[in-house]
Amino acid sequence: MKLLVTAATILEVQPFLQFLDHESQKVSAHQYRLANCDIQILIAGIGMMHYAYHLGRYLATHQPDIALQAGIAGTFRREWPLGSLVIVDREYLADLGAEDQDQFKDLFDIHLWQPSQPPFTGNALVNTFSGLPYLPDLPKATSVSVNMVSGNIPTITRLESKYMPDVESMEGAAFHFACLSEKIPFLQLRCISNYVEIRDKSKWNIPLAVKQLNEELISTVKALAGLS
Ligand SMILES: O=C(O)c1cccc(C(=O)CC[C@H]2O[C@@H](n3cnc4c(=O)[nH]cnc43)[C@H](O)[C@@H]2O)c1
Repeated sequence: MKLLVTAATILEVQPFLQFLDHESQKVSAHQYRLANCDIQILIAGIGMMHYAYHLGRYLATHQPDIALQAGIAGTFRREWPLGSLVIVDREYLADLGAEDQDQFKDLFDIHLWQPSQPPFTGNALVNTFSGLPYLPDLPKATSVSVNMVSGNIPTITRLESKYMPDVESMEGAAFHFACLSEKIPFLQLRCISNYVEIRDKSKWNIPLAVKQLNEELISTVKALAGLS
């Protein structure tokens, strides 16, 4: 099985790379062999532009059987502790559109995109998880992808009322769009590093989120490789 593991930054998957260095055969700088799995690592960069370019360039010459995106995220859900894990099943592009006085209109609202034009389901990029031989037992989450991390009350309120999101990232929609377009079974795994709130970086817990994310990533990849 050919498995693509992709992340925005190397920081987010460093413990997973250390696991591969110890437990698998290193084939080349970004390629490993673990049991029945060829694992390719793609660090695609922060934000949708970098992610779409690097992932699109990769998929032009490779056909993975499964693609996995691992990353940290902010959450709108105050009841979720930092370090919680989710699988994103629904992605919205939440800051691509037009301002109209104090209103934000996305590309569906202004009729530049049509609902359910491929690969969208309605206005969302939805993962049905079909074709995946293994699905971790984790809560499913709705996500918004943004170019600017949300950090003021009007923006947060607008996102909550328009999309009812659980989490926010800067790359998820690019990943869903590419995998749906190429018909590659995929999984977006996110761990909560912060609440979506008025910006205060001292409240983020990136080390905890990276630790939890990588423990789950290792067990998911082991399950896909037939090791558990
Ligand atoms: O220092 C900063 O201002 C800063 C702002 C955003 C992200 C970072 C990172 O170091 C993490 C990069 C990565 O994390 C995802 N992420 C995490 N929390 C959020 C969020 O609340 N809203 C959007 N994205 C978030 C994102 O996918 C980035 O790739 C530092």
